[in-house]
Amino acid sequence: MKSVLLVDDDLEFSELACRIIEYLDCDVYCAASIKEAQQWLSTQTFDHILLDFMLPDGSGLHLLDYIQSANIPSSVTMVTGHPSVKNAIAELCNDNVGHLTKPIDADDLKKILFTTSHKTKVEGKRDSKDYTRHFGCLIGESEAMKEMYLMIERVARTDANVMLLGESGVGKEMVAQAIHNASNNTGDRVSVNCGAIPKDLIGSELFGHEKGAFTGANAQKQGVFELAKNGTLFLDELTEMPIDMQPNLLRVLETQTVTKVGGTKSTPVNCRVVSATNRSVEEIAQNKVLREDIYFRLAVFPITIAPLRERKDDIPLLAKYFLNELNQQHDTQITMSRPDLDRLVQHDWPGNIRELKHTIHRAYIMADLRHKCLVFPDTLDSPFSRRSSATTQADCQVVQAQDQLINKPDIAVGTTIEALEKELIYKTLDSVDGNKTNAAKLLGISTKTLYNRLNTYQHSH
Ligand SMILES: Nc1ncnc2c1ncn2[C@@H]1O[C@H](COP(=O)(O)OP(=O)(O)OP(=O)(O)O)[C@@H](O)[C@H]1O
Repeated sequence: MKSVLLVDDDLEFSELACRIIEYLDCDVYCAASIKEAQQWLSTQTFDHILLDFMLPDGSGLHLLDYIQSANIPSSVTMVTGHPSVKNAIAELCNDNVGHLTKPIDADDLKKILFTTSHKTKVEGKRDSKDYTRHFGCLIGESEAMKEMYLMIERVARTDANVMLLGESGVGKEMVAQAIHNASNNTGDRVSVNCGAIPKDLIGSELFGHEKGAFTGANAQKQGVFELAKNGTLFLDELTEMPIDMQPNLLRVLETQTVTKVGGTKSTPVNCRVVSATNRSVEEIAQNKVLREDIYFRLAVFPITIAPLRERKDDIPLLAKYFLNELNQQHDTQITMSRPDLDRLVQHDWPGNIRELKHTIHRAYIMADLRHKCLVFPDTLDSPFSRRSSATTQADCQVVQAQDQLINKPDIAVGTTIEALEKELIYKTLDSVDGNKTNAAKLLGISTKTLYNRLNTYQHSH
């Protein structure tokens, strides 16, 4: 006899579902919250778990994450009654997790519980492909990611505004999606790129407009705050919104209402704002790119996402994940060699996960079809590698020195490599006030080599 755990706080639905499940000759156990479900799961195994999306103590996705992380070998089906989350759930559910929409009938349940289809099978924490999608979208098991998952889980339960800080390509938009997935919000996630809103359309974009409010306003339009009602508004590139446009945003945040351009009726705002920026908090404060009052309203809960070079443990996992996605899309079985994987781990990835994803894609396009393996270019460096690894001020200075030298228009044809090298060494030394240890580090040579070179130059005088 199959055993089923039904996790749902809707008593009426649970009662009906239990009757059908029993009629189908299965044992059924009920839990009305994540906590109760975890108690059952700690003492018993189930063939199947039917999981409601919205539970009183969090999203069903939390429990899904727990089931996968704890390696619980049950089939899982997400159940939702809310039409607005139906599509989102369908998207989140993959080969390993099934989904059902309420109202359900005996045939639906029979199909779900007795089908041999792999659609509803969760193969433990890590499926055969070796990764777990946290909150339905995030890949990564490094300490930095685990800490962030905890923050996402905690903040998702509240309605606090979140500010995501991190370099380009670290996954800020993905984390915004994860917060939305993990919350109990029933509305949509709406994104807006703050750096790309034309100045004369800022009001219309944020608050919406009434028909005829201005030339070209041929129909009524909802603003992003209204579109994100009961959901999440993702303000990408927040600090790129010109300072003179920011009072518009402040007005909504202060009054918690919006009035359409050309309208008179104000509508209450009811959404969580998740904002993102590539700039550091220090830079935001120093360069005054964001009004302080907006910062404090939006950065109630700031989350800094670590660059990929600081969580190298995630590189193999992400690389395999991106390769798997491509293999699945194109029905291929391309693999990656161990040395290539090691090279990926050693690289610094200044463009972070986006750059890694594109590198895998490129290597997939170039794949050797006879040996079924990825083909990577000789160097993984992008034009941005050198610059972005220059993190300290001294690094920047030496890059400038090197740039000046490299772009120097008056390098005479026939200038020797030795002469150029000498000039580069002296310029680098100048840029770090003669500190030989720093200069050697920046030049990528040992201090001993630097002393040797300087000695040679002195003796050649
Ligand atoms: N943890 C992750 N797991 C899987 N894919 C990820 C993860 N983080 C990022 N990605 C992928 O990497 C790419 C870049 O992510 P995203 O657009 O979220 O970065 P971002 O920080 O918002 O970048 P930008 O600041 O340039 O807008 C996307 O294709 C995204 O799907």
